[in-house]
Amino acid sequence: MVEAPTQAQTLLQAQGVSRFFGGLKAVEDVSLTLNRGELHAVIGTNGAGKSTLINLLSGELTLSAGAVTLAGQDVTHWPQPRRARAGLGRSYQRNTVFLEFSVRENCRLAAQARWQRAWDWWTPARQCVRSLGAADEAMARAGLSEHAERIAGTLSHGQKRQLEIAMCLASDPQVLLLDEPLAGMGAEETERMLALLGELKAGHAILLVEHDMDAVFRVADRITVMVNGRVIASDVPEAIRNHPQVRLAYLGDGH
Ligand SMILES: Nc1ncnc2c1ncn2[C@@H]1O[C@H](COP(=O)(O)OP(=O)(O)OP(=O)(O)O)[C@@H](O)[C@H]1O
Repeated sequence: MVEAPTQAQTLLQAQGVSRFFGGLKAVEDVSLTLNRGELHAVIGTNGAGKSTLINLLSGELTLSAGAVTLAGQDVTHWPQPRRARAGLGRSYQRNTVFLEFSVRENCRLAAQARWQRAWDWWTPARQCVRSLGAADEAMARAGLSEHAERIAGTLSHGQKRQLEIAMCLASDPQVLLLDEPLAGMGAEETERMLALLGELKAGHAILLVEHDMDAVFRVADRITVMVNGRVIASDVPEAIRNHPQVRLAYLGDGH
């Protein structure tokens, strides 16, 4: 399923992306486009291939077939760090925060991955002004400035997920691949995260993998539905809500 080109600025494009684990087709022939200013959600039942798809786009897994372009450049064979430096940021399902470090230190470490020069290993990290600036800006964007000096382990679950987004932002990405950022959140934390995603959308292309359907239908501009590794539908939320195959395979009656 190849999408028609749009006027919007396309930042990431997957074409016929597949990943096989032995005989298991975890992701098969998936094509999707991420445009700046849009939030594109990917939904599907457990094991549908959503996390594998994110790993293929981020470069953590190699493709069995297909191609990925980032801002028009073919990055299919680029490893994850190179894609990250080119503007592709991601968050993980599992918590990747260093719990014994402060919020600012976590963000600075994330920023360093992009801003500190690899050969400049003798420069103390504290002196890396650019990393510190990027860390402070990321904390501000994620609404965490007032918690900058707090030890990450003392944050609430929702704040830790916010910190993960801040760490992602610290590397100054154009594209954000977010794997279940709402998992385990209460109602208030969910609202805060949805507001943050709404703000981030303006300057980024966002891919959101999420099980919270109410949240997805509220924030997504486009929804792609996966079943058994394949895309069965990709459209605007209203069309997905009324799509017979999606209702049958995933949403169930009465949604
Ligand atoms: N490294 C791997 N080796 C073998 N099989 C894998 C590997 N990673 C994922 N799979 C399989 O690929 C399929 C898709 O898994 P994936 O984690 O991408 O699904 P998902 O849609 O993200 O599920 P969930 O919503 O539960 O996170 C599953 O059957 C899974 O068991």
